[in-house]
Amino acid sequence: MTIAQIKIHHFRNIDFADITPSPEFNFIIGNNGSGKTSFLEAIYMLGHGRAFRHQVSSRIIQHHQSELILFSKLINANLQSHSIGLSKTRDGKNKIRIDNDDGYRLTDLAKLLPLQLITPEGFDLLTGGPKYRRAFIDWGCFHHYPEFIGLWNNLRRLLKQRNALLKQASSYQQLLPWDKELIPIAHRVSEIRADYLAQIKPDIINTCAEFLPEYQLDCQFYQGWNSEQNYGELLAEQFIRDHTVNYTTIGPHKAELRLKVNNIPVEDLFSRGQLKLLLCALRLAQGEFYARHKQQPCLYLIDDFASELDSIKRNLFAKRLKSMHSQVFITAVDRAQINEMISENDKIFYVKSGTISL
Ligand SMILES: Nc1ncnc2c1ncn2[C@@H]1O[C@H](COP(=O)(O)OP(=O)(O)OP(=O)(O)O)[C@@H](O)[C@H]1O
Repeated sequence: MTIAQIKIHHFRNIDFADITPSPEFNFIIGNNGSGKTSFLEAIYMLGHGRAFRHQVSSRIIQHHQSELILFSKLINANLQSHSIGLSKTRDGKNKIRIDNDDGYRLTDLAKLLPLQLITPEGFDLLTGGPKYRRAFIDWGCFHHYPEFIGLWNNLRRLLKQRNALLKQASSYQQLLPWDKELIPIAHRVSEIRADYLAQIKPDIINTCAEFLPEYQLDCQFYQGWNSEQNYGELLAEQFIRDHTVNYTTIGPHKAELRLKVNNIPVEDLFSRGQLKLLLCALRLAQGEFYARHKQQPCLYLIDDFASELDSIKRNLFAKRLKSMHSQVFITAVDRAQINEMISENDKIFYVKSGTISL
């Protein structure tokens, strides 16, 4: 899927923009605070219903405006087009339109606009808590296994109810009706995650070997409880502890993807530049896997690309993105940082005080 047109109204310092991007690389150049990241955030928001740096919608809506509006025309690999629109008001209400119809949900947008994001905040994938790596796995599960989102929503609902019940329960028996529903869903969610990771693992290992040839990455999936033990029996065994903390301490919501080299977690071993390379390699592997299975690439949003990467690695990354035929949006403060990556069909946009022009 590529963005053929995007219109942005009242998004941070962008009052209005109407952009026709290149289906290949788009470079967004401007000084600090000019609005480059805001432009990427607007695209991200169209695919996720939220910005990647800001959770509070009132902070994304332009000062003195009551709502932000985003609109985009998308074209897929079969040249079918879709129009998508999203508006957000200060009280956090989203309105989604797809092909001029209301009543869609954020997951419908996410399916239409698969995005990979590489930003300075994206280091959380490697240095933050397990939830960031679960989000990485679940991105793939969401796009490749249609049943996953329904299972995940049920799992979340059940865990919420179970945790609320844990506070009052005096014996494990009271939790049994919930666990009867929870256990098969937990197993299926874990099976899907394990299957996705088993399939994508060769891509991850090979891409990492190309970006960091001196290291051999090991990536292990932990499903959230000991796989040699019965989940139902473990839930029963954990009752006293879970009751004390009012929280279900084992399950798919505790899953983790452990990334190590020579048994050392990558965040303890790698330099910042190496972490960025690994981040790029993981996102690239995931995007390439998606493109291969869906016969169309996903979009890449890359903020502050030049920082921490040397020009050899920048070019390697750009070459892989180009061979995937992805539409890419890259920000930079200086044209010199991206000069060597520019090809014939690429576009360069300049951003000045929220105004975006060619
Ligand atoms: N709600 C808002 N309304 C208007 N302007 C805003 C709002 N929120 C933030 N801004 C301003 O938007 C500007 C653009 O920020 P943005 O993060 O997009 O800049 P940038 O070009 O990516 O900068 P850098 O290169 O420093 O990362 C900032 O100057 C900020 O003060």
